[in-house]
Amino acid sequence: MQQPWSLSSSSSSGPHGDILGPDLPDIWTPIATPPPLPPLNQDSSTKLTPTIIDGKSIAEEIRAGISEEVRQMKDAIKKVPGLAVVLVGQRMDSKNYVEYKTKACQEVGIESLLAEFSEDCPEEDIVNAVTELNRDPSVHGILVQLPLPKHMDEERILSAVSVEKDVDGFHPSNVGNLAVRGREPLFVPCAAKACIELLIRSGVELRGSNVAVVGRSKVVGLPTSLLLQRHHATVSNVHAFTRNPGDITCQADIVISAAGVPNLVRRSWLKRGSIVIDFGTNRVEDTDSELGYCVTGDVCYEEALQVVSAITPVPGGAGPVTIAMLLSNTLESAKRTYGFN
Ligand SMILES: Nc1nc(=O)c2c([nH]1)NC[C@@H]1CN(c3ccc(C(=O)N[C@@H](CCC(=O)O)C(=O)O)cc3)C=[N+]21
Repeated sequence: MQQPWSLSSSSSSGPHGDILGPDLPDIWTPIATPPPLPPLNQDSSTKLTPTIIDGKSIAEEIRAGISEEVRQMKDAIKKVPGLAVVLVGQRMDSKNYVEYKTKACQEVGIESLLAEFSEDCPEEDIVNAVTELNRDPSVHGILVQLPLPKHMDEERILSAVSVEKDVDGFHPSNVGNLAVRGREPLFVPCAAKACIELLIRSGVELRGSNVAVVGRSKVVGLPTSLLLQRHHATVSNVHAFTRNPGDITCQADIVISAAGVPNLVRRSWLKRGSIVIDFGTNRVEDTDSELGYCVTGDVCYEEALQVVSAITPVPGGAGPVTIAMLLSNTLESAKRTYGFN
């Protein structure tokens, strides 16, 4: 007889039956032009002057440190760190991000290598290329630019990257070790590291603070939630299925947004005096701009400025620091390989 608690084995899901829950995509409902808000009734004596967290110059500082370490390594052992980027398909945004990454490598003296594949190439070719890069001693970091074309098995390709070269920190073993206190992942995802770096450099106390993370992606939301917990923050993670996410975010001391939806985070979602880190990099049509688009975050920036105590702008906030962390992971990997300290 079927026990009420026994797992159904008839479902199409794997060996765990339904226990892992269905894999549903996070689809947020975007608001193109947010309706205007009534003016805030705060008198000028209580008016906040928010700090604009300058990610661009923080990233420059971090790169300067990395540059120096790369030079020392080169002088001492005649080796430099190497990063391989795997790019599949022709997405313009991906091509741009990869370009930022290779340019940043060049700036600090990290060797970079680009492996490009067409959208319709066999998945096998990518797995084989990754396997070769795993064996290449001049490569210390391998990054598979996401998203991959829909028809490809992302998990298979990401799992092919050697744990020792997984500078994105997306390998199951690195994600798993990040999730459990006391375990040490070889690499922590760049965005999560960038988030902590931005907050600590801004003098924010994480221990015991209430943080709301908007989004649960592998690249930003999930690893950032995990890393914040390791810093003893109380983390609430809201996502596309959360009812009234604003009711949760408006209680947070710190809001981290990584939903990929312009204007998602409104003034009403934010507590007065809160701190906002915006990982959104959304391209929105802008006929006034030469490119025909402009880049905006997930947060209604002008609205947020009326209530927050500190915020990262987009561009020039979390993005450049995330890229600096990729360089840092690549350097750490090379140092580990050569036992160089
Ligand atoms: N395997 C993998 N690893 C990643 O780290 C990864 C990825 N796939 N896929 C896509 C996302 C996105 N991402 C960005 C990093 C920096 C900026 C950045 O520096 N943006 C600039 C300018 C933005 C612009 O003008 O386009 C800024 O915010 O100032 C943007 C986006 C990394 N990602």
